[in-house]
Amino acid sequence: MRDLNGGTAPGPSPSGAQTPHGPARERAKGTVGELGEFGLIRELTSRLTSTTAVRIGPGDDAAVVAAPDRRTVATTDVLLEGRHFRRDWSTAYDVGRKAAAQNMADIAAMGAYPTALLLGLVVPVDLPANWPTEMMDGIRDEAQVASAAVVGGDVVRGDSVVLSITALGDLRNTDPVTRSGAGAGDVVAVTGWLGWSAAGHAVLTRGFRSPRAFVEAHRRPEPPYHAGPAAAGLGATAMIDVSDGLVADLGHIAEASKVRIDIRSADLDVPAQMSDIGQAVGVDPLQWVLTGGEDHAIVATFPREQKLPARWRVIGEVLAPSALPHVTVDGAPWTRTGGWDHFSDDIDG
Ligand SMILES: Nc1ncnc2c1ncn2[C@@H]1O[C@H](COP(=O)(O)OP(=O)(O)OP(=O)(O)O)[C@@H](O)[C@H]1O
Ligand SMILES: Cc1ncc(C[n+]2csc(CCOP(=O)(O)O)c2C)c(N)n1
Ligand SMILES: [Mg+2]
Ligand SMILES: [Mg+2]
Ligand SMILES: [Mg+2]
Repeated sequence: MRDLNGGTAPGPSPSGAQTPHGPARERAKGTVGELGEFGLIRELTSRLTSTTAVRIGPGDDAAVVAAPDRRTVATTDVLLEGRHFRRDWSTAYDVGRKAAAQNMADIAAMGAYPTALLLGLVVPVDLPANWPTEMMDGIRDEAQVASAAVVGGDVVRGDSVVLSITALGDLRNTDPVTRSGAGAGDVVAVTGWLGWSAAGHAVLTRGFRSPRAFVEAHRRPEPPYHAGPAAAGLGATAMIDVSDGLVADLGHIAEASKVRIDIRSADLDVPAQMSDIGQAVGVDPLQWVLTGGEDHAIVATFPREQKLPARWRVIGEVLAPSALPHVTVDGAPWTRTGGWDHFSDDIDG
């Protein structure tokens, strides 16, 4: 039975100071523990900027965001220290940029414009307080790239750093582009980077910090947000952002659309510097381009007759389903892993 009068009152502690959960302990200087939950929330929210879509922002029980389209696009992605990022590889600011980017890429991949982000944050009590504040600066700045804003969140103490971001978006009166609309005869086209993050990851894993362009691509992806709604306007029949790997993510389109997709490897861009890294570490760089995730390129299928702007590269075609796997490369089954799977032992990570 609940005691509506408050139950048994806690007795005085020998040390004197009392919190609702027991005696106050000394917290290391400059840590989130020293700030406390509401001190941390104040530090985080004080750094945010707003947009005209935000009618009520952080500080109340929930935020209110304008949704001119009257449909809301919603997505969420979790980032866990050690699995998605390492604090000795990436700055807090970079982790914030990446977390916001990967969520807003999902909004763009529906053909929508990101409007608002919510941040669920788990941090250890001894984490230096400047880590979450710099991370928040990164989330805020990346949100600004896409004209979105952080409108709320939550902070909880835990054993490692976890960021759980929810992104909202607006379709602005276009139809969403799903994974299921590709038809035989369509072409497959991509815009953005492929394989750069994976090459950067390979470099970092081996203890190096250069070539910088690839390491930076791993730390801070640059999804082509504008390309999502642009593709919708160009009549894209299916679309996805490349988070896990091109083969794996095109597999989601092929499966949902009940078609086969063939990728032409000769039409994929393998920069000379990526080949140099591949040679140095003994990896075929085409594998990074075909199966590396986290660049958040946008890949879409279009009717063959649709003329595409220069920044889109046609890399394959949609075919009727056959006995072959959903995704083939140069007409042949891709026998290795197609990309990242959190529950597979087949990947280094
Ligand atoms: N725990 C879950 N509960 C409900 N739906 C889920 C859950 N996990 C994934 N989904 C849904 O399954 C679909 C595929 O999820 P997935 O995470 O692979 O997509 P994604 O976010 O585009 O990719 P990535 O996580 O690699 O960025 C999405 O629609 C997602 O919302
Ligand atoms: C420390 C460290 N080890 C490995 C990787 C590689 N990695 C992690 S998750 C993922 C796919 C996308 O994740 P999700 O599907 O959850 O969006 C990839 C390619 C990394 N970024 N950091
Ligand atoms: Mg996801
Ligand atoms: Mg996605
Ligand atoms: Mg994934």
